[in-house]
Amino acid sequence: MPVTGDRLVGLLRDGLPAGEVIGVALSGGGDSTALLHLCLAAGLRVEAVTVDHRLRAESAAEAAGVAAACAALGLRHEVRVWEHGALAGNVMDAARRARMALVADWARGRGIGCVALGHTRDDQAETLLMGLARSAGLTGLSGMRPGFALDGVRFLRPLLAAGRAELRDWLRGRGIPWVDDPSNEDARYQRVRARRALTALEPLGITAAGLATVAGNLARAQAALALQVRAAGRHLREAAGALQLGPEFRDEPEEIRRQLVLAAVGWLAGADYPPRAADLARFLAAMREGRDATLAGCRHRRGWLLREARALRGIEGGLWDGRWRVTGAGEVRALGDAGLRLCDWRATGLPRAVMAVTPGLWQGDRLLAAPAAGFGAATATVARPFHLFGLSD
Ligand SMILES: Nc1ncnc2c1ncn2[C@@H]1O[C@H](COP(=O)(O)OP(=O)(O)OP(=O)(O)O)[C@@H](O)[C@H]1O
Repeated sequence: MPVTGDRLVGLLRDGLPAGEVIGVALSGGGDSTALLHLCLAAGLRVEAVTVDHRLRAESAAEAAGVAAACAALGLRHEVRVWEHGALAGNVMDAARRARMALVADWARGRGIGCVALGHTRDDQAETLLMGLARSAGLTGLSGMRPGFALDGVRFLRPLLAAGRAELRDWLRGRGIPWVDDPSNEDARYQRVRARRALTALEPLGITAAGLATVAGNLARAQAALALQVRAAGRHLREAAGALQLGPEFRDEPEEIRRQLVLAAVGWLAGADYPPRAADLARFLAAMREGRDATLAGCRHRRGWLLREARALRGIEGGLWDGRWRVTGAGEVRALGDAGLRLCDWRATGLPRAVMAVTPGLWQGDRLLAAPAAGFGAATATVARPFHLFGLSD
């Protein structure tokens, strides 16, 4: 069904909370310019932010142009600059992460709880194609979520049911200009190639709208599966920051075991990216056969999933290894073999390997406390228990 102007405005009314100021992430491109003007047409109160990525010579002038357009509308607008040195690796991914952090920081500073992004069903279709290209599983093929939280800010995508062309038609009909980012035509980027492939798929009846529907179907299937994964989480018993696999674990369907282990690895190691599918498959096979194996800073050993000793980090953001809240005097380091020799860890009934990667409080070579072993005056708890971690979506 074509999306008419009224329906577009309706998407905004349905998709964004009324009665609070909405932050609009405004690149100045067609999608987010339409987002801004549709918000205004829907009677929402908005402020806007533009991130200048400093990746192209013209970016500062373009951001200034967006600022001028907002000023002409009487809207409060800010430009946030991504300060970076020389970049290597996946620049687009780094830019996206930096952008989201800058936008979230802006929103918090302005007391704005909800920020709208201009993703459309075309973005959704391209995301699905890109997932196919990396042979993704259900989660990777479920498309972008309509909303998510980051750094205490709620991000919403109210235009996921709208087409890019329809948004541009709506803008043209009102004489509202926008600026196309030249990198949207740069075939070095996979997203641009995915967009072009969509045109090639049309004779087969595969359209952006159809693919967005498929992504929605898969997202519903994944949401149902997530409930099963969460329920199966009871087969993993948390103790001393590790997880013991109950005997029922091996009877769970393969996909449920796979998603549970993925969640367990995320909880143990807190990595930004999930492990590669082939590495995860190898790890799962080892678990099934009862063999020791490692994956992304984690380890399987005799029916336990635990942190790999050599992957342990120091204190970050107040937490040891990114997840332990430790109180007490002394330097926090893993117990390791040396620490185990200095306390009575056997009384815990837990395996030696599990206890070795729990925190100890040290003064030089002197062990002051080993909280997980009940030795000394200190406490250590994992900040977020496993049953609350990553199993809900
Ligand atoms: N430089 C930026 N500053 C602020 N928000 C941005 C910026 N770039 C992207 N966004 C936000 O993220 C959304 C998706 O980004 P993406 O790069 O996929 O944009 P796009 O599809 O080119 O959209 P647009 O046509 O609005 O640029 C945009 O619609 C916008 O809300």
